[in-house]
Amino acid sequence: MLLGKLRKASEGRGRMSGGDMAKPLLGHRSAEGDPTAPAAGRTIGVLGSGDFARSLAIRLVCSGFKVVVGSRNPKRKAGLFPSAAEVTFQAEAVKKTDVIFVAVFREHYSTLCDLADVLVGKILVDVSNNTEINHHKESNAEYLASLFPACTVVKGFNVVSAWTLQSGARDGNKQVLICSNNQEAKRTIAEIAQVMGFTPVDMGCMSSACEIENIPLRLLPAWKIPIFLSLGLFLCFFTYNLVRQVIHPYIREQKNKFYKIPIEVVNTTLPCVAYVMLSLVYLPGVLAACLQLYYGTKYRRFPDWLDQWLQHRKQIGLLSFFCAALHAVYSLCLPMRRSHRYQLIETAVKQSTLGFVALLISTLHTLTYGWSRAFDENQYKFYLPPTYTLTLLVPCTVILAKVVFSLPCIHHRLVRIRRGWEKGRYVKFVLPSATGEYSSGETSSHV
Ligand SMILES: Cc1cc2nc3c(=O)[nH]c(=O)nc-3n(C[C@H](O)[C@H](O)[C@H](O)COP(=O)(O)OP(=O)(O)OC[C@H]3O[C@@H](n4cnc5c(N)ncnc54)[C@H](O)[C@@H]3O)c2cc1C
Ligand SMILES: NC(=O)C1=CN([C@@H]2O[C@H](COP(=O)(O)OP(=O)(O)OC[C@H]3O[C@@H](n4cnc5c(N)ncnc54)[C@H](OP(=O)(O)O)[C@@H]3O)[C@@H](O)[C@H]2O)C=CC1
Ligand code: HEM
Ligand SMILES: [Cu+2]
Ligand SMILES: [Fe+3]
Repeated sequence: MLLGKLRKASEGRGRMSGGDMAKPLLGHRSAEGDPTAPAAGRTIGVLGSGDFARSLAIRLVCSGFKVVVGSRNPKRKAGLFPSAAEVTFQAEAVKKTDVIFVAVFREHYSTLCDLADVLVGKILVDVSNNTEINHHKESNAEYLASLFPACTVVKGFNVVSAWTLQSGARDGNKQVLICSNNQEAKRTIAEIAQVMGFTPVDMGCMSSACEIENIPLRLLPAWKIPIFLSLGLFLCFFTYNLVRQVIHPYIREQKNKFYKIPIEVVNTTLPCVAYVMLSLVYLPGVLAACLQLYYGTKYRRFPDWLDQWLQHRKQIGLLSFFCAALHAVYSLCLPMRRSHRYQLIETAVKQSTLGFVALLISTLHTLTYGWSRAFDENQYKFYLPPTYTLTLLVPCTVILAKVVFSLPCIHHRLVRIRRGWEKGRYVKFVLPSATGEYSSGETSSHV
């Protein structure tokens, strides 16, 4: 109940102006005296006086905690912190509390060793990040625990930027990933995170600290593969178009068509990338359906590469639309030479709300655009077919497969499989063996 009040009060802080952040929301109750006192009102220590320490102190004060900051140079740093926070020497600070956030870089942990005696039995919260993934053989939190074996180390708050701490969890990610070998300490820090307006996520024991420290270093993890895929496709199609549209006329007809590169070559490359990427959104679904029909079950895990592909379809789809949009802008800027294509494309833009419909219409657009050129032998430079004929391969395969799967006999079987029906009379749960491979399911149960 009180937690709810605290949370309402801390929500209320959204209305507080920056300056009010210095005053705590709630009257202090000495946490030490009253064991039932809520997490807030408790004294929290912060070692370090940098960006993170400062934002953390502000957020703690504004959530009703008492804050004592330990700095090597308290006099100089005191002015940076809210008046409600006490800024003193490190040794003084750690004596006043049993929960201490270590807001210094890993390379400076060793300078805290002089505090080992006063830190005995305390909870140290390791908030540190690295500059590269798996930069050290052990995580910063495990390193801190090795320096202070008489303390309990909890990993947490490192995925929260100093800015989110200060501006409040509402616009940044609210999750605070926490791990520790000590359940009690983990619960304490989780409660503090909650009172601060964050959502604690228990990531288990200290062995997950490495993973937690790598998270902030992973740039948009779900976009890496799709971006590399689109860049790779762009490079291939650009080279192919360059050979056909610029190098061929230069060698065979001594004509200089280099002017075509920035517009025409790019504008025949972008749609090809868009078109093939769009078909790659639906190809994994087709492969998945083939596997499900072949095995006659949906309980068999897909191979990892297919599972990964299925999970990146959204990003592939959005990148495809991005390339198509660029192509459309390019094309609309080009003097519209072939008006009939313009009408068709206009309808394309109107209707392509759904990804698959866009694929159908783009196929129509590409076929209409290129039909006349496909059989014109001048279009074959160095015997290379016109680019768009290459782009038609994957989309037409996907569309053809989708047509086959929509045949009643196959569609009916696929729907039953996806509703859990099994070809064999028993459900074969393929479980990972100790080495992580999926052996053919020994364990099976009759349904
Ligand atoms: C602009 C754009 C935006 C898009 N945004 C999204 C989006 O926000 N979210 C999204 O999901 N897709 C998005 N997509 C991709 C696409 O629209 C969907 O993925 C769509 O569901 C694909 O349908 P499908 O028929 O190919 O395959 P599905 O019918 O989705 O899948 C085929 C079969 O595989 C199974 N399956 C699917 N994934 C897995 C898996 N990981 N493990 C095991 N089985 C699996 C399904 O249950 C089904 O049986 C977007 C596409 C575009 C072009
Ligand atoms: N900035 C951010 O957004 C985030 C930071 N973090 C982590 O928080 C920690 C602190 O980061 P941040 O506040 O940005 O860094 P700062 O450099 O701003 O602050 C680090 C603090 O460490 C102390 N310090 C600096 N040099 C030494 C030294 N040679 N010996 C001992 N103490 C030293 C100083 O405090 P004093 O002089 O008072 O002793 C200094 O204020 C890092 O581990 C970082 O990975 C995690 C998530 C986000
Ligand atoms: C407003 C939307 C669009 C407009 C105005 C448009 C216009 C054009 C034009 C003018 C061309 C001829 C380019 C040239 O020869 O220089 C073209 C080609 C092409 N377009 Fe589009 N287009 C649009 C959308 C799309 C979309 C959504 C796709 C696919 C996702 C697509 C795929 C293609 C393909 C594959 C080619 C053939 C490129 C080649 O190999 O020459 N277009 N389009
Ligand atoms: Cu290092
Ligand atoms: Fe979506």
